[in-house]
Amino acid sequence: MQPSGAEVHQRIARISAHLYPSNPQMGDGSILERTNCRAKGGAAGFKVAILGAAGGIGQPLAMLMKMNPLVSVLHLYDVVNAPGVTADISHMDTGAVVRGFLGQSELEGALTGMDLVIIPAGIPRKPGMTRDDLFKINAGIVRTLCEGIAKCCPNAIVNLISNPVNSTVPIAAEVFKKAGTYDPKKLLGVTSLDVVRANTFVAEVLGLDPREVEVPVVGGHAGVTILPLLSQVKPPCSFTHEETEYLTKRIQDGGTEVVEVLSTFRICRDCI
Ligand SMILES: NC(=O)c1ccc[n+]([C@@H]2O[C@H](COP(=O)([O-])OP(=O)(O)OC[C@H]3O[C@@H](n4cnc5c(N)ncnc54)[C@H](O)[C@@H]3O)[C@@H](O)[C@H]2O)c1
Ligand SMILES: O=C(O)C[C@H](O)C(=O)O
Repeated sequence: MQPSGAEVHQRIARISAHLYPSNPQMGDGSILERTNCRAKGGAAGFKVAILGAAGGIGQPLAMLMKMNPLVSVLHLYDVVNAPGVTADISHMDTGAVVRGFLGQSELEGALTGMDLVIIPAGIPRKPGMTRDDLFKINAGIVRTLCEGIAKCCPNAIVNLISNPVNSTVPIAAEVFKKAGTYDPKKLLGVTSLDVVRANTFVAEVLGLDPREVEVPVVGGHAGVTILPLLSQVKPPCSFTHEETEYLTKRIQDGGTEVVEVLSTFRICRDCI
């Protein structure tokens, strides 16, 4: 049986909705209810928003989330380029339904109903900067985004990537305390990069596969606040004084190592 005109219209609206986030058909009580937004396998999954989705971290993160079978809905929010990134990511043949949201006026739409909000929004360092140099700008961005979370998805888990993580997490905590929505178990700063680096660099020194090495790292995510516990490495091992010095410094300065090279690459690319 041929679908009716109304059904066809409904299908087209649904397929293209991610490209037009302000489309009134995406509002509450419309054709595109949240309950329709399921992984195509049918099971309801996590509803995830990425704030800052068009950036250097946001784009690959959006791809990884779209590949994750536990994610059923993926909202991509940014103040620039959100529609383009959304169109690109939405072409992936995985289950999650992808929608884009552009600019402050669409923040509430991006956040409503989310289970997990991941925040890489804000400026990154340039060579010579510390993460603390980002504070002035990123603190304001994180505060505004967290006010939106407290209002629109107060029970969501919040993963903060924006630097300086040592400071953006306490800012988020204060916003949530003020709103009466603070749950310390649901607010996390992303510092796993320090563990990844520690595993890699220690494996290099030991001549092992990094997948076989586990280095606990405690503290914060900036310079000397990053504390690799080299006495607790698995498999058990020992290091010379020189190796300990080298590894501690390399792990603590891992971000700076990348920022220097990335920036050189960006300058070279811009010159071409
Ligand atoms: N915690 C970590 O392990 C870790 C790792 C890498 C980067 N970072 C941090 O993540 C942040 C982003 O890095 P990047 O390389 O993706 O930078 P980027 O400049 O490539 O991307 C940042 C994105 O944030 C967007 N943005 C700016 N203001 C916004 C706002 N008010 N609302 C929503 N989006 C906004 C920008 O438009 C841009 O698309 C930086 O602060 C960086 O230091 C943290
Ligand atoms: O170092 C940075 O500025 C980015 C990030 O925190 C990192 O560790 O790579």
